[in-house]
Order: sequence, then structure tokens, then C-alpha cells
Amino acid sequence: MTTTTAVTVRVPAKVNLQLAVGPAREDGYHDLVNVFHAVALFDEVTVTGARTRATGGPAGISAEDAGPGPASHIDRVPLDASNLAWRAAELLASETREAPGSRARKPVHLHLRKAIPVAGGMAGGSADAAAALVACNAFWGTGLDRDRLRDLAARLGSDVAFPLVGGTAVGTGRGEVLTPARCAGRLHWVFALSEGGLSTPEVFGAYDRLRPGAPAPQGDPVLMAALAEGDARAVGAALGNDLQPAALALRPALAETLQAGRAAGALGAFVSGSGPTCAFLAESAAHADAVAEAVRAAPDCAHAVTSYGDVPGASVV
Ligand SMILES: C[C@](O)(CO)[C@H](O)COP(=O)(O)OP(=O)(O)OC[C@H]1O[C@@H](n2ccc(N)nc2=O)[C@H](O)[C@@H]1O
Ligand SMILES: Nc1ncnc2c1ncn2[C@@H]1O[C@H](COP(=O)(O)OP(=O)(O)OP(=O)(O)O)[C@@H](O)[C@H]1O
Repeated sequence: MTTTTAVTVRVPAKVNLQLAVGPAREDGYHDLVNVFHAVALFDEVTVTGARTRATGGPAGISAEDAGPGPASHIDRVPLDASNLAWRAAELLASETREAPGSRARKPVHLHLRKAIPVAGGMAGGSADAAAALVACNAFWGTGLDRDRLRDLAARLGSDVAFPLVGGTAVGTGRGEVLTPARCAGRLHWVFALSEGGLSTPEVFGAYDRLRPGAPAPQGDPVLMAALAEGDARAVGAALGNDLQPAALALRPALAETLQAGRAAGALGAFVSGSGPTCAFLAESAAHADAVAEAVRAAPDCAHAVTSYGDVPGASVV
């Protein structure tokens, strides 16, 4: 029998093309209609055997900055059991330790190569958790199918199931119930990164204060049709994020970043998820370079990167 010595999984960031947010639920979450779109900014999670820890599961974690420039904030990644990738490995181990043939009693080390900006509203931690599930499932030979992995992902966070799937998908419930959607052609993106992060719970809290009595969230058929047709201009006109006013209230300088992108002819300019990263839809790769150049001049923009979508979800490399 051969023994796997290392498994590496590559996983994309997300941007939210529509984020319709309902009122706060009794459990503190909000019902969403969340159009996830996977973009070509990738973290990698590598799992190797570790020698310590008798009970198996994760035994150590390290992280390195593979970011496209400043403001990737690797120093904010916790290197302990609170890391979402560690929690994912722990959950998979606890669910499968007793299964026949499982190697989940073997302790592992997790190494994160991070290019997704930390606390930027692009689901970097969630992506790492999804990648850790796929990598440990392969390393331990636990053999859970994608549906079982998706169930575990949903227990870890609202954004964790999507990076398993990638592409473009509509998330309902608190965002974890996914329906794949068609995105024809390639969309060209610019992401403007901020020096500071924004806390997701704080942004949802600001939303509740700004919008008491919010209606139930509704999907937008115009956006879905534009995506299916690959009509970037129509996609740009239909983009929307209910959390944007809350993110702007917490970080007013983002307004100038958005304005700089609009002035450079972006087809759409909006805050990504809970922010503070701002996203811009461009007409082409060359136009994305020009928009990136323009938004770099905004005072709150620490760095701007170009990318494209959609791309597939977590996969072993
Ligand atoms: C803003 C988005 O990134 C858009 O994709 C997500 O909705 C956030 O997903 P996430 O970071 O995985 O969030 P979770 O770890 O599930 O929840 C963190 C906190 O965000 C708030 N939260 C999150 C998701 C949701 N549907 N309603 C919420 O109110 C809650 O305060 C929750 O305690
Ligand atoms: N693997 C991880 N990578 C990055 N941050 C992590 C990780 N695990 C835990 N964290 C913690 O989670 C916080 C949020 O980081 P993350 O990069 O996931 O934010 P985000 O992209 O805004 O999330 P989302 O878009 O899902 O709301 C960080 O400040 C950090 O303390």
C-alpha cells in the first residue's frame, strides 16, 4: 500500500455579484440571496504528516504570504486552533476517526500559501477551510463525497461551502444552500485592497441599524440572465450589495475608491461582500489594467490587483 506524504489543494477567492440581505433572524444570522462568483486569486493548503499529537487531526499550522502585493495582511492569520483551516481539519477528523480504513488518527501539519487578502470580504479563511477539508479527505483517505464535505463546510461558516464548488452559484439560507448558475464567457475584475480589514459581524450589525425592517431578500433575474448571456455591460448594471452602505458607514473613504473606478469607466463598482475590498468590473483585461491604475490613486487603496472569473472550486494540484 502506498502512503500519501503530502496533498496540496488550490482554492479560489469569491466576490459577491449580488448580496440581498433580509432582517436579522433569531439565531443572529440573516437570510441572503448571495450570488457567489469564484475569481482567479488562489490560496493553497498543503497537508503533510506530523509526528506529534496522539489523537490525530491537526497538530500544527503555518502560513506564508503569496499575495500579489501589499495589504495581504498575513500577520492577521491566526496560527493556532482558531484558524478556520485547523477547525475544518479537526471537524473532518472527529467525524471520520472511527470509520474503517480511516487514517484520520494520523496527526497533520497544515501550510497555507495565501494570496487572498485577509479580512477583505473575499472569503479567504473560508476558502482555506474548504481546501483543508478536501486536502485532509485525500490525505487521510476518508473518502467523503462532495455532498458530505459540503455539509461539514456549512457547519464551519456561511461562506465555506461555495469554494468547494466554485464557478458561479446562488446561495440562499444564510448563504450555504447553493444552486449552480451559468456564467458565459470571462468577466474581468479589479480588486482594490484597503490597509484595514472590516469585521463581518460588525458590518451585518451596521446593516441592521441602517435598515430596520428590511424585506425578505429577493434574487434578481436580470442579473442571472446577463450572466448566462455573458453580457458584461448588463452584469455591471445589475450588480448589487445590500451591505455596501454599512461598509461605507464604517469606512467612508471607500466611497472615493469606488468613484475612482467609476471615473475610469468600470462597468460596475461595488464593495465585495462585507468589504473593505472594492470590486470593479472591466470591459477587457486591458481595461482592467487601466482601472487598476486609476483606483491605486484613491487614498484608501493600498493595492489593486486584476483577476478574472469564474474559475473552478477547490481541487488537488
Ligand atoms: C458577507 C459574506 O461574506 C457574503 O458572502 C458572508 O455572508 C459571510 O460569511 P462568513 O464570513 O462565512 O460568516 P459566518 O462565519 O457564517 O458568520 C459570521 C457572522 O456574520 C454574520 N452573518 C453571516 C452570514 C449571514 N448569512 N448572516 C449573518 O448575520 C453573523 O453575525 C455571524 O456571526
Ligand atoms: N485561514 C485563515 N485565513 C485568514 N483569516 C483567518 C483564517 N482563519 C481564521 N481567520 C480569521 O478570520 C478573520 C477574517 O478573515 P477572512 O480573510 O476569512 O475574512 P473575509 O474574507 O472578510 O471573510 P468573509 O468574506 O467570508 O466574510 C481574520 O481576521 C482572521 O482573524
